[in-house]
Amino acid sequence: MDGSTIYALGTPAPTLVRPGALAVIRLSGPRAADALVFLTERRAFERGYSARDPALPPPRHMALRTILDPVTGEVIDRGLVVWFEAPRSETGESMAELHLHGGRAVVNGTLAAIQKLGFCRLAEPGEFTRRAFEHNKLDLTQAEAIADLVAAETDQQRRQALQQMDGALHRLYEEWRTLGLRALAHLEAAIDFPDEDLPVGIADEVRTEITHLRSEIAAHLEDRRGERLREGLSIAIIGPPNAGKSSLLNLLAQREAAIVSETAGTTRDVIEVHLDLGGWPVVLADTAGLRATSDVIEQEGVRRAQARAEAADLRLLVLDATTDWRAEMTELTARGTRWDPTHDIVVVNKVDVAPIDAAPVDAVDVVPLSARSGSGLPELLVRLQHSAGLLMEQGAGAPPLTRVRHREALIEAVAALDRALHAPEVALAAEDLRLAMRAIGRITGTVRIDELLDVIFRDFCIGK
Ligand SMILES: Nc1nc2c(ncn2[C@@H]2O[C@H](COP(=O)(O)OP(=O)(O)OP(=O)(O)O)[C@@H](O)[C@H]2O)c(=O)[nH]1
Ligand SMILES: [K+]
Ligand SMILES: [Mg+2]
Repeated sequence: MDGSTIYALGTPAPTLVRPGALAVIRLSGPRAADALVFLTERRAFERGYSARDPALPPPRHMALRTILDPVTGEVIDRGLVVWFEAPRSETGESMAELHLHGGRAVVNGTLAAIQKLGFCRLAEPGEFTRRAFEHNKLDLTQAEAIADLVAAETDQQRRQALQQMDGALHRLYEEWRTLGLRALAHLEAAIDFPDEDLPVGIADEVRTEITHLRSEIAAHLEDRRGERLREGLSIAIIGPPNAGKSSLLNLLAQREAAIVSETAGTTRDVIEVHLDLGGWPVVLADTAGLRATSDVIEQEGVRRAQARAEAADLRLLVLDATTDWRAEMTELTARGTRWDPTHDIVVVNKVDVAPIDAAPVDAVDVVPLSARSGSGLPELLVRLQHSAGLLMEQGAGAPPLTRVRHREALIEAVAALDRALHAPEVALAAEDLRLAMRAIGRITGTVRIDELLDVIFRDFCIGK
């Protein structure tokens, strides 16, 4: 990190067709206060200092100011400004904010005025958050949570991001590191003072500590809810050709996302739509009808359908009420290796032309539906939300794992702990335990790896 003063527009860039009502420009760095004075006090820039007392508003208080071109003195806008004195700011540095009118000329004029000061540069993506990390305002899991909060599309995603931003994962991972470091200290004592009168059975005690830590991490790895919530619950619509799978996808998406036709074998590719299902983010996939066929392209479609059905978190089996759907259902649910009656759902479609008796079949509930008229849709949505809840709802317990990056580090940690538990010598066990702690430290950033930081912060938008 250099000692420069950075600036960026924090709100979306206004365009001709979409100007904003307001725009916020932020500055962070040692000269943020100078910049604010020079942009708001006439002739201060040419003098090189402020003549007014106080030229700066009191820290953390909004003040109405005229925004000026520091060189020509031309008025650019009138807006609210705030100054944050280091270290009491988001980045931990001196910061200034300009709350402007949101038109293009105002925003571009102000950005150009800041550039004219000659001591500020445009921020890189994520640079504000990175500076906050460098000044220990947050750890990496919290920085990632900010990106998640900005990207959150549903209420449940927002809640999870907020919990992580509050440090729920940070605390959990730091607690594990503390446990591991304590065990390591015990091991190192055994190495350094092998013949001193250490309590007998210390090896067993350390073994118990490591085993406990390992099982906590393993349980955390088992829990997929956090990742599902970040990425969206994957639901696959599957079933025989012409059952109305694409019609159902379109009904749920409320648009003609997939082609519907009376020709069996219409859908070949997997077609995805993103939905908000009562707060749960969902990726709903329409797939090719499952049947034996000699058409090679359709065969590929069926292969993709089966792969998606296998990989999905939840399956929605759509059957055609005008056919022998009971036999079809028994066959498909028995054949499907991943059919799980606790959350997978059977829909019997086209009940507008062939009403059915909705009693459970072989103890499996079926949902009667007409994708054409929409009857049965409210019941299906209730079932879907219930299933999504079962798969994603978070208990009151530990916060869930949310990212592949964390998962990979924790898998590495568990492998190292396993090696430590089976190490033939105390010194080797200590080395593996150290590796496990480094892997966990990488998640929070306690163990710094600069290339990793570059990758994490690059994904942010400019101005964050
Ligand atoms: N009467 C009636 N017809 C329906 C209903 N839903 C779909 N259809 C008709 O059934 C035919 C097949 O619908 P699709 O949605 O293309 O069925 P699909 O399961 O996606 O078919 P494939 O992609 O070929 O496997 C079309 O002619 C639809 O208009 C319904 O609820 N009632
Ligand atoms: K069809
Ligand atoms: Mg289709």
